[in-house]
Amino acid sequence: MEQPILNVNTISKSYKHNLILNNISFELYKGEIVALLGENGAGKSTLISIITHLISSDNGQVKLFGKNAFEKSDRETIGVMLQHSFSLSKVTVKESLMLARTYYSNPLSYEELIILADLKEKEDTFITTLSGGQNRRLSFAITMAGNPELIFLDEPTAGMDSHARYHFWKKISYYQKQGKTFLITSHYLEELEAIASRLLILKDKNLTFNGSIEQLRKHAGQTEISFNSELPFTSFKTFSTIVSHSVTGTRYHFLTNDTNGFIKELVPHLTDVHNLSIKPHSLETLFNQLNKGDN
Ligand SMILES: Nc1ncnc2c1ncn2[C@@H]1O[C@H](COP(=O)(O)OP(=O)(O)OP(=O)(O)O)[C@@H](O)[C@H]1O
Repeated sequence: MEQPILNVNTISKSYKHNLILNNISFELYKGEIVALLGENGAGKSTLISIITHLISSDNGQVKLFGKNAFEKSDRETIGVMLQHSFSLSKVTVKESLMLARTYYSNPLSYEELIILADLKEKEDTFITTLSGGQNRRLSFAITMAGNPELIFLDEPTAGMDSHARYHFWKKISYYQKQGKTFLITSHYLEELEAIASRLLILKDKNLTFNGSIEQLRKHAGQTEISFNSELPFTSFKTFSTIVSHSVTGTRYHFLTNDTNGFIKELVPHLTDVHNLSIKPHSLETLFNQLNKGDN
């Protein structure tokens, strides 16, 4: 059986007796893109910092590439992009990428990195004058400078416009096809829904979900059915197939695990139902539902 490239085993962490992470365990396999989700303050950045040996945990072990000890050479095989971009004054985009390359024995070429950052026209610009989104793109290129195998990205697309985000995810997909592995936190859940093969959800200090989006859908309700109707909610509330519901004006939204069963129950009312929409439950809605604890 394939060996994981990362084992996180019963990691716990407190800050000043305040427990942040409780017995977190999971594995990553080569070529996966895994999304790490959780509300603000859930402990995502703390977990990434522990895995990448930037801070220590109180309990548990992290095994990278099958080894318990974190060795100097592991700096070559992992890439870490933290939330806060760095800013050295009087250093240009080109100089920062060239500098990053010098830390590694087998770096990506400068040409690949400047294309990755999409900053060719800005290569002689001081990095302190870059916009927030441009700075994130530069940080990503610096993260990839050493041609790492396993990459941790903490809110990588924060501040990027939609065009930059689109190209960013295309690049992630390109590197995944080369066998690279990613653990990514983001608040743009819809984007991760399209690209992540697996989700990890941190809630109330614990890892409450570790599985595919399809498994999450089964866990939390599969389909979202919405329509407009002048009928009162009492006309629908007895449906046995409803998992949860909400109403905005005259538009009803229902979640169900049994789409066919719901439609059968809706048939007697169809003449009073308009603009019917049936779609898979989005990750965003599932995630909010799970975080509210009403799944
Ligand atoms: N050095 C520290 N000292 C004390 N508390 C800390 C420290 N670092 C983080 N925390 C606290 O630990 C908790 C988890 O923080 P963390 O940054 O890991 O969350 P997060 O899930 O990454 O949040 P966000 O989505 O907002 O980035 C927060 O309550 C934070 O205030």
